[in-house]
Formats: sequence, structure tokens, C-alpha cells
Amino acid sequence: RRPPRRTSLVIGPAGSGKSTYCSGLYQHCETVGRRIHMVNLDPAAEHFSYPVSTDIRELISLDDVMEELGMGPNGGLIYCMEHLEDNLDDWLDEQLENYLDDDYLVFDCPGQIELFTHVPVLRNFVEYLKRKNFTVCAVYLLDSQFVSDVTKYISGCMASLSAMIQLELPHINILSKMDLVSNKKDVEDYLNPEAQVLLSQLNRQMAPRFHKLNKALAEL
Ligand SMILES: Nc1nc2c(ncn2[C@@H]2O[C@H](COP(=O)(O)OP(=O)(O)OP(=O)(O)O)[C@@H](O)[C@H]2O)c(=O)[nH]1
Repeated sequence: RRPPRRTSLVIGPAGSGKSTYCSGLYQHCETVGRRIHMVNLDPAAEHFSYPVSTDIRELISLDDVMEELGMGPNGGLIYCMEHLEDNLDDWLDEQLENYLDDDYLVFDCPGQIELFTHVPVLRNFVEYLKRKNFTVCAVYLLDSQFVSDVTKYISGCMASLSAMIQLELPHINILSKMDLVSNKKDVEDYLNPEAQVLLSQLNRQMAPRFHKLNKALAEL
């Protein structure tokens, strides 16, 4: 049996820094002599700061779908991803044949949160990769502004947790845009937060009728 091939799925909300992370990772691998290929899975992407080896837009692009089917950007995106799903066993199979077993593949995904919270497309994509003998890791980018305030922190954690549950993959959270954080100590406080501290911060900001909900969230 061949050893598993390695890949990661770069996910996270729109604008969280996925493409920038991919670009940094590409440069790092180039420097250390590791063969890496970047796969663009965003049918709406236009500019890249890394060389794209395989591009979903060769199969389908959001512009074409919106123009030809009269769909809006979100419905069109889901349509494109479902089209990809329907073409995994031919189009993507053919693309993956170009790579060697030891090559590292990185999939730069679209930022629409529904793709990794409740729509099954990415989940099915992951199952496909596993069938093809890939080990898959989820890399979840979160803008560091989400660790500047307790309500944003809860919302950021919930979105990440939802991706963890939906994809069931080894999961790495990465805080992006750390250079924009003026007080690094604030971030440290959120890395291993005490439930009780979160709860009292939440309760201070919110009306008493939310206190029971806050307690349940802080415990989670
Ligand atoms: N200051 C700073 N800006 C960053 C950093 N990472 C990303 N950005 C900026 O944030 C914006 C969005 O970054 P992208 O890498 O395009 O984010 P994305 O998640 O790929 O975006 P979508 O594909 O549209 O979902 C760009 O203007 C980047 O230059 C960072 O570490 N620091």
C-alpha cells in the first residue's frame, strides 16, 4: 500500500488571510526545498500572490455562472462548488495525476462560511481526498481582531468549532494579522481563557436576560 499523500485545506471567513497564508507557506516550502502545489478552489478568485498549479476556474467560474444562469454571488458559489463535487472523479482526478506522491498539496478555499459550517460540499470533498489516499488537515484562519473583544471571541470560536464538527479533521487554528494587534497581552489572555472570566466579561456587556445563555456558551 502506498504511503498517504499530504494535503491541507485552508479555510476561514472571507478576508481572514487565507491567500496570504498560502503565499507565505509557498515561499517557505520553496526556500526549504519542499515540493508544494497550490490549488485554487475559489471560483471567484481573481488575483494570486503564488503560482496556482490547479485552478477550479478552469472547470467553472463564478462570473460565467452568474452571467449564464442569472444567479447571485452566493447561490452561484454554491452552484460552482456542487459542480466541482460532480466532477471530482474525472476533472480533479486528472489534475491530481500530475503530482508526485511526496508532493504537498494545499487547497485555498472560498471564504463563504456556509461551505464549512452546514453545506456538505467541503465535507464530501474531504471524503473524496481520503478515498484518494490523502491525509487532510484543516487550517482555519481567524482574523486576530476576533481576540480583541469577548463577544467577537465567542463568535470566532463558534465558527471555528462549527468547521471542526462539520469536517472532522485534524484542525489547526491560526490567528492572522497579528501585526495589527497593538496590545499582544490582550491576545494572550484569550489563548487559554478561564470560563469564569469570559462569563463575567460577557455579562458586563449584555442584558441580564442573556446571562443563562452566556453561562452555557462560556462553559462550551
Ligand atoms: N496587516 C496584515 N494584513 C493582512 C495579513 N494577512 C492578510 N492581510 C490582508 O487582508 C486582506 C485579505 O487577505 P487575503 O489573504 O486575501 O484573505 P482571504 O481569506 O484569502 O480572502 P478571501 O479569499 O476573499 O476570502 C488583504 O488585504 C491582505 O493584504 C497580515 O498578516 N497582516
